[in-house]
Amino acid sequence: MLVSIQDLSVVYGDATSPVLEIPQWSLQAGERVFIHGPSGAGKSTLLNMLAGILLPNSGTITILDKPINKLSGRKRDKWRAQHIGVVFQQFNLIPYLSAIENIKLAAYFGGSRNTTQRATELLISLKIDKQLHQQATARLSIGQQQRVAIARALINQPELLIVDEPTSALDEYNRDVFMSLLLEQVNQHRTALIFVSHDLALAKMFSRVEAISDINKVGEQV
Ligand SMILES: Nc1ncnc2c1ncn2[C@@H]1O[C@H](COP(=O)(O)OP(=O)(O)OP(=O)(O)O)[C@@H](O)[C@H]1O
Repeated sequence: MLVSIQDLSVVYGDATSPVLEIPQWSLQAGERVFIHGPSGAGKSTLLNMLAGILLPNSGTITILDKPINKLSGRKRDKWRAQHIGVVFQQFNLIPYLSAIENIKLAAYFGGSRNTTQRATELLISLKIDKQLHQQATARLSIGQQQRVAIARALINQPELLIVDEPTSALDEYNRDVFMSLLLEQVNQHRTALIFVSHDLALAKMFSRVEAISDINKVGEQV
C-alpha cells in the first residue's frame, strides 16, 4: 500500500470538536483518486496531513512504509521533498524567480543536482514555450503558472502527487488542457494522484471517485 491512514483525528487550535476523523483510508501505488465535497468539509485539511504540512492530534499516516507524522520536522520536510509532489490552490511559486529556477530549487531540496535539462524537458512536455523558461513566474499567465507548479511537483519523480483545486481559476478550455497534461504526466511516470476539486465534471477522468463525507466521519458514531 502506498498510503494508509489509521484512526486519524484532527482538531484545530483550542476547538472542542475535530474537523477530521478518518478511521481507515488507503491508496495503492499508481492509483488515482478524485475527492470532492462541499466547502469546509475537510478536504484541504486532509491534503495538508497527507503532505505532512500539518500534524494530526492522533492516529497514523503511513506513506511508503514511513509513519510520516512520527518523523521530526526536518526529516519530514526532506522526506516530503523526495517522495511527494504538491500543487495547491496557491501555487507558491517564488514570483521573482524563473520557471527553471523555481523547479531547480525544488530539485535541490529533494537532493537532486544538475537538473536543468530535465526541468526544461518537463516544461516543454507541459507546453511551456522555451522563451518563457527564464522569465519571472510573476509574468506568466495563471494557466502557465499552474503548469510550472506541476513541473516543480514532478521534478523529484515523487511516488505521490497531491493536487488541490487547481482548475478553479481556469476557463473550460484551459482546464481541459491542464487536466490532459497532468494525467499524461502521471500515467507516464506511474505516479499516484490524489486530486481534490469541487468540479464534478472532472470526476469522469478518474476510476476512483470519493465524497469527502465518505472518508471523513466527523459527527458520525464510529
Ligand atoms: N487553520 C485553521 N484554524 C482553524 N480552523 C480551520 C483552519 N483551517 C481550516 N479550518 C476549519 O476546518 C474545517 C475544514 O476546512 P478545510 O479547509 O479542510 O475544508 P475544505 O473542504 O478544504 O474547504 P474548501 O473547499 O472551501 O477549501 C472548516 O470548518 C474550517 O473552518
